Amino acid sequence: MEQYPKYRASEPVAIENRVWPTRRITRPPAWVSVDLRDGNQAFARPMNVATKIRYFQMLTQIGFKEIEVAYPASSAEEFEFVRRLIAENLIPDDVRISVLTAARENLIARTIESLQGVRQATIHCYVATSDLHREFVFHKTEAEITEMAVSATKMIAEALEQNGMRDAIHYEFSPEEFSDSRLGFIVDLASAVHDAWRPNGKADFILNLPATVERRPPYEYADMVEAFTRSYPYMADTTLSVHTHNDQGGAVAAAEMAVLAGAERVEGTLCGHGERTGNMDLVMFALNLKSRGVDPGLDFSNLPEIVEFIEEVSDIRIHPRAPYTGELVFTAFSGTHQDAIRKGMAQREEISARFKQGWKMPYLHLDPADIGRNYDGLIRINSQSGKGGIAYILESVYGISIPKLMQPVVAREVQRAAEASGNEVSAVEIHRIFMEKFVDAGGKVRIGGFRIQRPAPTGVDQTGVELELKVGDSTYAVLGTGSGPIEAAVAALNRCPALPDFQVESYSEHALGRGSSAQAIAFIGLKFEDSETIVYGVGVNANINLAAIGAIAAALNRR
Ligand SMILES: CC(=O)SCCNC(=O)CCNC(=O)[C@H](O)C(C)(C)COP(=O)(O)OP(=O)(O)OC[C@H]1O[C@@H](n2cnc3c(N)ncnc32)[C@H](O)[C@@H]1OP(=O)(O)O
Ligand SMILES: CC(C)C(=O)C(=O)O
Repeated sequence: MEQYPKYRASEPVAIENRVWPTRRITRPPAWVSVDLRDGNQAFARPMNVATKIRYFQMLTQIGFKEIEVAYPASSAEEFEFVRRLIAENLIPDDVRISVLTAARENLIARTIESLQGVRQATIHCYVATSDLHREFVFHKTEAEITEMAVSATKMIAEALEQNGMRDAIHYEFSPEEFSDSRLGFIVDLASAVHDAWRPNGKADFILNLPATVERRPPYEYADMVEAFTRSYPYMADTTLSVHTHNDQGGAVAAAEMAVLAGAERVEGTLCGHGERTGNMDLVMFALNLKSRGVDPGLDFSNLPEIVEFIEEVSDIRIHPRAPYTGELVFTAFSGTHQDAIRKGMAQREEISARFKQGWKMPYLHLDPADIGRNYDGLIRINSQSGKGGIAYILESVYGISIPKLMQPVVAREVQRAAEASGNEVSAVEIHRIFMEKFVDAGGKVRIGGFRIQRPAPTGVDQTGVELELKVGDSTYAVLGTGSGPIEAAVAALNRCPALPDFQVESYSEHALGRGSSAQAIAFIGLKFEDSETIVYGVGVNANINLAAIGAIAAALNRR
């Protein structure tokens, strides 16, 4: 046998002066959820009727107006589901369900039977049109495939007519593997199907152009869609729809580009469930639009709940980095990202004013709050993290604002713990390290008593402080004066013969918590005569003076 290369690039579509790349999406396409059909057919354990009803209700709450609900002729359960939706009046007035069938008489009859009594619905019929399918699956010529599609369409139209259902039911046709089919053939076949259906308006006839398997890049798919719109003569009474799969990871891109190329309606599933690598992810497309200022008309403000439900019913965990739906998509572990997010979050209003938009943030293209996420997980700490991230955690979770110059010192202690464990360091652990290393620093200096003398022996505008302290096993009583209690305490400690001389390089304090249980936290940086290094200590106490003295003692112990 002749040797061929194993793979070949798809044949690009001949198109000149394409316009789709110059367009922008300024309003959402009509969204169609095929979760309950294409998504469901790809689950190892398809959903049962009760679960499908819950899923359907969730889809309507999100705002879907078109929902493909089943392949009713495939199983008793699928049939029953459609019957229950109709019989139990579960379909909101403004929602149109659709059902799928192959172009086979027995399947069509059963499909129509499933829709008895429905207020409005779409019957969706498909026939594969690629040379691959045509020659090796169906063993049919193009004319025979066209005949198959046309006769199925007529069969459906006639059966609906006979059952008095023609006005309630619209028609969707999909040339399966459109993106691997010969364009001229699809135009002719689609025209013939259109003529067989004889639509009474745009909403009555949907032509869906599937990339059943993603065999060509998204831009070639868009070229195909635009080229199709140029040669297909019935655009005026046809709703052009697309349905993309994700075999090369480009399903969302392909659908977006196809919308630029003329598609008005897109089919997909939440979280992209579906055959093989899945269908086009509706959450992704819709929220991409939102992030560009286009209201998608779908409500994902409780996305975590939606994801939890989908994980439960599909028994498939969402990848933590899946756009929008993943647990980690708003989390930064790395230092420079954390630093920028922290600074950005602190200057939200200034950024808004500068860029004239409500949300623009380093490393976060969408406000997590818009999809039901909070800011707690924005920054998480491991050995790749920096001082900014650690300061953010202590501030956002514990209300502790570490002074800027002290941040690298705190970060070094946390970094040591992260390197030792090789793991993420939780907020609780960061707080524990901070308290252990900077507040309860241990060591030989213990303040036993503190008394303020006012006025001080040295003058009325001075404060005196008497301190009792232990240094190792020895006890000292020292007196110092200064312009305030902290200066006086420093002077007193500098008189203690067991302690080295030091001076205060930096001092700050703030309240910790609110109301009657509020405490003060004091941060001090000490410089000792024998070193250039600043040693930091922190004190926490309901009394601000004791917090400051505690901070000095902690720094002395950390030396
Ligand atoms: C791209 C898509 O996702 S299309 C939707 C796919 N979804 C499903 O298939 C889920 C539901 N399907 C089913 O339950 C079953 O396949 C049924 C009930 C529809 C049919 O079952 P069976 O009669 O056992 O046939 P089977 O599943 O093996 O399908 C293969 C037959 O369908 C034919 N076929 C495939 N596509 C079509 C079509 N669009 N129109 C008509 N016939 C078709 C094949 O040529 C083959 O025919 P053959 O038996 O004459 O060789
Ligand atoms: C039935 C069609 C639309 C389909 O699911 C596909 O081609 O992927």
